[in-house]
Amino acid sequence: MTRSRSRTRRRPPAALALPALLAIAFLLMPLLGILARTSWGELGTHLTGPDVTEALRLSLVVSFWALGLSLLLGVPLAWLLARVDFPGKALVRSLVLLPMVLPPTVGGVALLLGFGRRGLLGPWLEGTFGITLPFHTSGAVVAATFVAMPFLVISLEGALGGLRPRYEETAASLSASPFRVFLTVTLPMVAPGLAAGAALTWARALGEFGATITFAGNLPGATQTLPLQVYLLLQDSPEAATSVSLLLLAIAMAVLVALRGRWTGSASVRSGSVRSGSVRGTSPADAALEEPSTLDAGPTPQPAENPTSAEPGPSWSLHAEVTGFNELTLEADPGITIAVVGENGAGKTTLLRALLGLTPRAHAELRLGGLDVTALPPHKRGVAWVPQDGALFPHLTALANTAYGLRAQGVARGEARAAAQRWLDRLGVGHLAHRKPAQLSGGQAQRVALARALAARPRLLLLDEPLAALDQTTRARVRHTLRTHLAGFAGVCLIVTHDPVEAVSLADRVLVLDAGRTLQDAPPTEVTRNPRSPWVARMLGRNAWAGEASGDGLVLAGGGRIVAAEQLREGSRALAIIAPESVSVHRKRPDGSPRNVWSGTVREITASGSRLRVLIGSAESPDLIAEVTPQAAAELGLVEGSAVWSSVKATEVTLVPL
Ligand SMILES: Nc1ncnc2c1ncn2[C@@H]1O[C@H](COP(=O)(O)OP(=O)(O)OP(=O)(O)O)[C@@H](O)[C@H]1O
Repeated sequence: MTRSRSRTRRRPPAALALPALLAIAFLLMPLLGILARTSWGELGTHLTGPDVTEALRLSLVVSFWALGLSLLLGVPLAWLLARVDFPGKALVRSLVLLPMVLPPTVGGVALLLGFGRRGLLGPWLEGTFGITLPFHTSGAVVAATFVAMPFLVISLEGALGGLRPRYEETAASLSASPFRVFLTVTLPMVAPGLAAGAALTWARALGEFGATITFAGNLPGATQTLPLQVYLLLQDSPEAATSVSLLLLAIAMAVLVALRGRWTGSASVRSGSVRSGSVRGTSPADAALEEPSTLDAGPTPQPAENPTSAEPGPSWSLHAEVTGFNELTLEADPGITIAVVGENGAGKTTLLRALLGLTPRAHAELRLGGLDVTALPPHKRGVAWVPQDGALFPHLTALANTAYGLRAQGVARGEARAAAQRWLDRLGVGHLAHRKPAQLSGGQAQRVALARALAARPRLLLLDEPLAALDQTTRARVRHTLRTHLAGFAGVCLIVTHDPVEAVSLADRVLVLDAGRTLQDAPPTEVTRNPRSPWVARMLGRNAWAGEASGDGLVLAGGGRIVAAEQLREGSRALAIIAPESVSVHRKRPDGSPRNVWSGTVREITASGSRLRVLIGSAESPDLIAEVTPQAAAELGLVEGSAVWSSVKATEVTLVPL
């Protein structure tokens, strides 16, 4: 209410409103002309004459055939233009656009020269199939298709361009073949764009005149469609021409008004998302999932796994040699979870995409268990991917989403849905099985996405920041669920994360990437104790200062020095790691044993669980994080800007050679 009121209250600038109103008047005037000049009394007589009804029948036949042909040929063409890079693509796109800008009569001449009796293909068509297009209804269909199909291709290509490839890639990672992905994910998701394109195409075919009369002629009962009839009537009976024009106008308007929701591109998704009662298998998209599994070419079907079964299934180790942007070898036994961490741009996503076979930027020689999947396309690898936002298919219920992988592998519908329901139950979202993704919270959607990936029985599981979108409380809960379910997974799981808690608590190993290469690959305890880069140390909440070994410690890269109990070879590069809880904070310079004492200023105080983290800036050392109890902070009277002394015992400094 409030929004619509504020919308109506805002006055548009006159410089825009005036020409816009003029444009509306300009478009409206001819329509008003038809309405004003229609002889309403004779309308019935004009429209029921045999010539007019015959022309109307022909128009409908021709325009629907043209629409059908445009869908049959134009949908694949739009997909090709939107999804495949090939030489001469710009030229093909220009070719598609050409009939839109070509005068229709020129189009007709071109059709004659291409498909006419003396055209390039005409004699062959006549000789082989006995088809003569000119003066035949099929010629009118060809002419209408020629001028109308571009509308479908262009609007569908636009819709496909707006669809994030993540959904299609996820579907492929769930074993769906490219054709199945197209039918069950791409098409339903671009349905509004397709409907809009189809409406335009049909309307254009219905109104086609120039190319038809030039190519197919004006033969009553064969090629004389309504627009041609209007042209004839205009010379002999202008009133009848007006009535027929009104009829064409009414038909076109009716179609456009009926489809108006689709023009916004959101109608179907919107209606899908608010309908809570979208029941098992009743939505058209759900039905599309029940297509025969001949569409599939995924991994060999096995009986749908019962997630509660204690019987051991096959297990899959991982051996990957990655080249390209990433240069690394990765080995892991079944059941191992590896956290992949690294700075922005370190190559985490590229590594996952290489394992999926989805990027030309890196190539993975990939062996899962005893199976070399290197040469297999993404949908045959058995590598399931859960992207950051889950990428649940918005047109499918949680149940249909979860059953997607099994259906793609050819598992029977009932069996797939039963297994999907068990997975959803197991992840605590079974009661939401019939909801669409838009009706799920972030945490629920993440669980469904995980259920969907696990239900597809992958040999390798890739999770891209699975908890990033969740708030802290939900994150802790979902992390717990995730840990429980990963424990039962019989393959290797890679989790990309920026969250140290996630890395340490979920993973058996932490793989630290730097510029696409392995900087460290070790258990969390080892990485926490001896992080091999300042970035990892800081990510794990440690202070990390880089420097060069000299005497009893390190000469720091940014100036200053730190004393450590352990010694390294003089001149070697190393990191000095200091746990925040090992840093003491004082208001006066401390006496006694600590060898490392710096003066500084409190820059920031933040809460970290039940303790406080104090960031201390100093002219004598790099920034230092200290962890203190709230009670100690209160006793010291710490506030931002307080002048303090910080100290660290030499025995609390760990030196990690670089
Ligand atoms: N399609 C692409 N074409 C060219 N360079 C790319 C492409 N995608 C990524 N890159 C580059 O490759 C490098 C690795 O990118 P990647 O997305 O794998 O990093 P990341 O570790 O996942 O980063 P983030 O933490 O920001 O997600 C970056 O330098 C990035 O700019």
